[in-house]
Amino acid sequence: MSTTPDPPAPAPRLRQRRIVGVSTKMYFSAARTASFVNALLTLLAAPDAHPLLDTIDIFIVPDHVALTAAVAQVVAAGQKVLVGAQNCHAEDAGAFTGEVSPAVLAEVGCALVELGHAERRRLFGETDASTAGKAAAVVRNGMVPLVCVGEVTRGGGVAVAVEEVLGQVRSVLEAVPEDAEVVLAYEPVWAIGASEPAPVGHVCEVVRRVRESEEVKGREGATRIVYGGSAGPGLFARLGGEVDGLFLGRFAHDPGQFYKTLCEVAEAPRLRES
Ligand SMILES: O=C[C@H](O)COP(=O)(O)O
Repeated sequence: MSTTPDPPAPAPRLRQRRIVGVSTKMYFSAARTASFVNALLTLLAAPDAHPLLDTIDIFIVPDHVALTAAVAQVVAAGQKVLVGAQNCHAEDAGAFTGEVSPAVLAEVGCALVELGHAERRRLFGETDASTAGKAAAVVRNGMVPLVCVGEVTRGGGVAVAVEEVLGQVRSVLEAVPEDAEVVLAYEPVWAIGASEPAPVGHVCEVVRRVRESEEVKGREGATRIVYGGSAGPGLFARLGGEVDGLFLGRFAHDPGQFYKTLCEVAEAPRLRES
């Protein structure tokens, strides 16, 4: 009879580090962005700041003009807050008047670039293909693409939403290296700029199916999925740990509300993957 002990069961893998951020879209003046960043950094540095905030990634996405000042504020404060851009061009340099180079964004300390937001798709004609090209450029320049995906129409149900979202996800993931880190922001278009977020059950089921999809599951690179669309304080706990964080807009444009949401995400119980 063999005395060889059974190999120990693999330790349950902790879910990825949570990530929470806010976009100011085009709502803020430069002065308001500076004041917002200053207030946030003050809250994060306070002696009574939530001790678990170190366990999450925090980012802010100001407009392009305010971005370098925001980076300077973060660096001066010595805080680990990531600064992102709201868009970029797919080429690093050239005759593209009015566009923003991903190489320059990286040069000035930008850490991630938001791509394919519903407003860019609807108002500026961006497509899955153009978003994919930009994602490749962002990765090539050492930054993380924060790719917005989401179904346009409400009422189609989970299966329809997943199909639409996976098409958007697939084109981006095919354009970046297998080991590239990517953050997907699931933002149902109909829930953006609304009075309340999409129903929790819908969000959880769509995110769960996207996470379990062939496109995402087998990837070598970290692929975090956050929720955005009228998100604010009180939402994350209701999502039951199904998402890796939140991408906020209007309901976090007050630094106190953003900080409150950060604390909620940091202290929510950690689920483990089976
Ligand atoms: O960029 C953020 C999302 O589009 C959500 O914006 P919102 O919370 O103002 O709807």
